Amino acid sequence: MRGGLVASARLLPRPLVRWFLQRRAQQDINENMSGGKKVKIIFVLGGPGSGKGTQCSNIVEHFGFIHLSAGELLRAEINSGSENGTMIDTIIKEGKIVPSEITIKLLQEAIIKGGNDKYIIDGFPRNEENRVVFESVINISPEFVLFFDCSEEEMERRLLGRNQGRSDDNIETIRKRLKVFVESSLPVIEYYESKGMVKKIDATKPAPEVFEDVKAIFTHMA
Ligand SMILES: Nc1ncnc2c1ncn2[C@@H]1O[C@H](COP(=O)(O)OP(=O)(O)OP(=O)(O)O)[C@@H](O)[C@H]1O
Ligand SMILES: Nc1ccn([C@H]2C[C@H](O)[C@@H](COP(=O)(O)O)O2)c(=O)n1
Ligand SMILES: [Mg+2]
Repeated sequence: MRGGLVASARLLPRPLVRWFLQRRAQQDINENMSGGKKVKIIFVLGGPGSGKGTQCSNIVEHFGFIHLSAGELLRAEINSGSENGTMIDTIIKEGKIVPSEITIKLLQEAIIKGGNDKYIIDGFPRNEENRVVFESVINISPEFVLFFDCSEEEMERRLLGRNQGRSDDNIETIRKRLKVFVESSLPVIEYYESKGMVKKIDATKPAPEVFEDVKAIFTHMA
């Protein structure tokens, strides 16, 4: 059936094909409802090194969410040797943001594969383009946005000490990522703030204290 669709797609204009594929992915996600429950998404935002990944692991352990990190999906794509891998690798080393089409496709696939009704999406949306394209393609509004607020000085200190072999954890790329966060990601947080959807956490504190604040939010939500 899908082979037949691919063959007929060659005869159609590209925007129509893209629209059709997006609709089908949306349906796939909606059909992916677990036990008849609507798929719930929470965006986890904050600067590089603010502790998003650390706290997402705690949330998974205590509250049964699936953790999707946009950065990790992109790194896996590089390591898979895909045709986009070299381009993604170059963009990440420059501290820039990968085109939304690529990241959203990876998120879409992970949501469909996840088979759960609760996802925390870490490090996404990173800019206005990410936000707008996600809205139009996935068409699920986040329950809320968890924002880890941390000083630049502390984020830089943490990243320099992370020691996980990441190609972007060097002082030159870290400074570029911090700049991109202020210029491109903060406006997205402000957008959600204007809609009353942001839950801000003081992320400069030690990790166990940060998790106490996170726990309070998720306990009230359950
Ligand atoms: N509250 C905290 N206090 C001190 N160190 C922390 C805290 N939270 C996380 N760390 C450490 O800081 C480093 C960065 O944390 P983490 O990887 O969770 O950040 P991140 O926001 O996911 O960063 P990135 O956007 O680069 O992926 C890690 O080495 C982690 O162990
Ligand atoms: N929405 C996203 C998320 C991540 N990236 C790229 C650029 C980031 O610097 C890098 C690492 O992400 P992290 O692990 O720090 O969340 O991945 C992107 O382009 N778009
Ligand atoms: Mg991370």
